[in-house]
Amino acid sequence: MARERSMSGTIPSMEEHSGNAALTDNTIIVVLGASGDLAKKKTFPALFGLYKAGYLPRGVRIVGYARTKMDKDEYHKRQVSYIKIKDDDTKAQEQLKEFTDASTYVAGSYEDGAAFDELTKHLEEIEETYKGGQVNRVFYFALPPSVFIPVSKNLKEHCYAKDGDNRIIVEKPFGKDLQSCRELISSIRQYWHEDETYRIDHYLGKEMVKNLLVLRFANIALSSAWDKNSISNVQITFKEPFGTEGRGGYFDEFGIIRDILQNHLLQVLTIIAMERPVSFAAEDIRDEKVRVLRAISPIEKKDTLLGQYVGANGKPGYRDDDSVPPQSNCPTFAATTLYINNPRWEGVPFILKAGKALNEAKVEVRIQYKDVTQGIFKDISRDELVVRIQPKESIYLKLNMKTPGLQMRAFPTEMDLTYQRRFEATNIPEAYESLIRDVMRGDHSNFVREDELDHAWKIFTPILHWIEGKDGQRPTPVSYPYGSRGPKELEKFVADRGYKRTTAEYNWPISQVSNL
Ligand SMILES: NC(=O)C1=CN([C@@H]2O[C@H](COP(=O)(O)OP(=O)(O)OC[C@H]3O[C@@H](n4cnc5c(N)ncnc54)[C@H](OP(=O)(O)O)[C@@H]3O)[C@@H](O)[C@H]2O)C=CC1
Ligand SMILES: O=C1O[C@H](COP(=O)(O)O)[C@@H](O)[C@H](O)[C@H]1O
Repeated sequence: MARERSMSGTIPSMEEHSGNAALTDNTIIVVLGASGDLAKKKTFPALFGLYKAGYLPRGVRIVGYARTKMDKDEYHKRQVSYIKIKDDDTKAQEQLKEFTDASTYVAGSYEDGAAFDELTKHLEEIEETYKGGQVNRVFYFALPPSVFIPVSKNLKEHCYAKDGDNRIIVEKPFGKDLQSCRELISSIRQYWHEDETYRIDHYLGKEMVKNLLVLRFANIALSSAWDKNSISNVQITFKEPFGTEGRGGYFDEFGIIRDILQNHLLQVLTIIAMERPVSFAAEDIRDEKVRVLRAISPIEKKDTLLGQYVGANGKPGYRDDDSVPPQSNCPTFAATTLYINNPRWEGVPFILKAGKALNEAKVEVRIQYKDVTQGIFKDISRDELVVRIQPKESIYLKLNMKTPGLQMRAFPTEMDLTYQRRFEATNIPEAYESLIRDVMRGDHSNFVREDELDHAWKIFTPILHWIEGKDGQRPTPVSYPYGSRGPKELEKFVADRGYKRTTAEYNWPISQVSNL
């Protein structure tokens, strides 16, 4: 049974965790799909970051596995290609050498049991060097979902450690709709227990997303105005300044809703909207998130705005990519509105919006409060609490203040908590570092549970089927130019859902305000 956990100023100690035990020794991490993009860009840099900080089990070994044949040097070159170390940091350079010395590679297929026997032979050779005790194996699926099922089966049948802990880390996407998700889950469940399964949504490892629980529940000043009585609308926004170049093949099959909204943004929404958990234990947190998801009705067509970028400013349009079908209707931008049918949030629109090839890189939550009673005030801006998830992590609260001077005039300003300034020289870990560390600690709180997925797909499956023409005619996304703010229809879309723009005179960080 999960023991209750609480947080007292510092991160809870390992002893406070339950469910899976912490892995402290004799552990091999096997990265499947080690030749791929995710492994190179995220998994290996995160593993090195943890290794450097002493957060991996003592004597850890890292084994890459994929079909591509590579010798040791080629593999190590790939493995370190995204790891950044300063030229004068000799300690980190030595640590990187230790890290690659602890890393080996086995080539083999994903379907063939005999290839997994070869992998096991290699693991056993390593384990012979461990001094007694149980041996643990952690399998990271840096793989396309098309091979999740055979890999789950082969790992269980050929590579499962009999005396020790086994864990799998599975990447998104977890299916394409409700039915395929259920099929995927039940197939993997034949071989792996929920306890052994860590489904990554890397947004749950981002510092500002993890901070939401503290922001909400450790601050009475905020928590007492956190409901439909005070809040008008909530926007959760993801903007990327680049298109799907080079990933068109994957993206066209999935689209922006499956890529970002159904998982990353919906996870953020659940934490913004959930009730206070009884403890920080994984099941207490996830129970509360599921309660929120269960109260959300499927998204309606009328609450959806779809866009697709076209070439502009010398940049190619979505359909200009060779790997994208020339007539593709796949949305690269989507805004959807969700309503949570519970007493706290009834009637408050939660607008999730995400787009590729926009004017900037930004992920943020914007909570807009209702108008103050007019009378002594007229046309003053609404308060807003903004949580900037990335880049430049920050939280700012936009509040009206009297402009300095002899006149009595209210003007929007902000209380600004920019992390770089407030926590100078503090390292903010990468999301994948934080999550892989959680796997080692046996902490499931920041991983997605089966029932969360089921409810998340119930919310999105009807509009996804509509977009894909399963109910008849496909909707045509509106066009927006590469590098723009998104479809021009967006302004009206958010205004229709209650969002009021701050006065045009407001400018961050300095406003020139007339006070005459
Ligand atoms: N890349 C990213 O930034 C992110 C990726 N993800 C998720 O991580 C997982 C891996 O993504 P990514 O690394 O980009 O994917 P890749 O396309 O790079 O695939 C990873 C490896 O899997 C093998 N592979 C590729 N296609 C197939 C296929 N059709 N059948 C069998 N094996 C194949 C290849 O290895 P080999 O041929 O050598 O066996 C490849 O190196 C996916 O689930 C993705 O959704 C999640 C968040 C971000
Ligand atoms: O899961 C994904 O996330 C990335 C964005 O991740 P971030 O940590 O850089 O915000 C996105 O580019 C990709 O399309 C998607 O699959």
